[in-house]
Amino acid sequence: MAETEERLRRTMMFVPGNNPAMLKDAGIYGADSIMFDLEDAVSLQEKDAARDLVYEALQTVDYGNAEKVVRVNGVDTPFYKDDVRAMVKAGIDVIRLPKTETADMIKELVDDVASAETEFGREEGSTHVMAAIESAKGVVNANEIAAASDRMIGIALSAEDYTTDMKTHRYPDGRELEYARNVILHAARAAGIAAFDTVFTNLDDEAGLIRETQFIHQLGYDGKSVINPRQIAVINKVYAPTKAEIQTAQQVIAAIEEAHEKGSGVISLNGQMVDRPVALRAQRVMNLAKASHLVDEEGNYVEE
Ligand SMILES: CC(=O)SCCNC(=O)CCNC(=O)[C@H](O)C(C)(C)COP(=O)(O)OP(=O)(O)OC[C@H]1O[C@@H](n2cnc3c(N)ncnc32)[C@H](O)[C@@H]1OP(=O)(O)O
Ligand SMILES: O=C([O-])CC(=O)C(=O)O
Ligand SMILES: [Mg+2]
Repeated sequence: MAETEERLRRTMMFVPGNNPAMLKDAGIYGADSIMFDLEDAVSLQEKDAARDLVYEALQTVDYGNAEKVVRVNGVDTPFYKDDVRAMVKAGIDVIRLPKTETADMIKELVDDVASAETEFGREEGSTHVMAAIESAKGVVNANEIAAASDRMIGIALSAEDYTTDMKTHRYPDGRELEYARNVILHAARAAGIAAFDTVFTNLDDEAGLIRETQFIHQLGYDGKSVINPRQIAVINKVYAPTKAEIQTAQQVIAAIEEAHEKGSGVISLNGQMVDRPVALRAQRVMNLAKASHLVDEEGNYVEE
């Protein structure tokens, strides 16, 4: 996909599927993706009711341009098949499979999604999937999981379950997640799909959320899973380019266009070499600037 057409996924917000008020208002907070949860936010007694509620919300609530994702129950649960059928019937954009440990789990999901698309007359291939990696086995198999299907749009680290599996817990400096974060990011990039960092669960520690987001942004992650609307603006701010970055990106794009007109792929800008990777990075900065409403349609900087 061309860099300019890339969908931004800075924030993917969990919305408990059994909470009608949250389901109704989930679209108003500006999350790039809204993730209806049928898994761990919903107790066993409420699984069927939550599925019905989310189905109903998808028919009646306007979620605007947000991507609609559902976290179904895992493939080894009694709820999984009904979850997948109902969500495909409802026209969900993406199904997120929790606790993914092998590429075969994704292949099973994709087969079930394809059958449901046929059963409910939905366009073949219109339902995308993604994997949450929540265990050592999932991390070890991340490359195969990421490349398991052309329906895959991304893989996510799920650090609450992952640290439990690793017999540790989450620390403020996040060093226990170093290996998994790097493996998951590389697996995603090698497969050409998105990489999502895990939730930050201390809602009162805004400085901690900023630190963690700056770190995963620096690594190259597309965004984070979030649990609360308050976290959206904080994360978007970290992802928003500065005025200087936007101006440099505009100069880079103009310089590379000038180079192309002269039949060259490389040009000098203020003593710096500009070529294709530099131009692609500049295009991504402009993409983020537009999403952050920092430039208008013509690309002019909008003062806050
Ligand atoms: C390890 C895992 O699996 S994580 C994924 C599973 N967990 C979840 O899905 C939890 C999602 N988050 C939540 O349920 C809540 O944010 C909590 C329980 C953590 C905190 O709840 P609160 O203390 O009520 O949050 P807060 O006071 O900030 O809520 C402000 C408003 O945002 C709404 N809101 C809070 N979280 C969400 C959410 N995730 N989705 C939609 N709306 C939300 C509240 O309903 C409230 O709306 P109101 O002002 O109209 O009453
Ligand atoms: O996907 C996430 O970040 C939330 C989750 O299930 C976990 O951390 O285990
Ligand atoms: Mg989990």
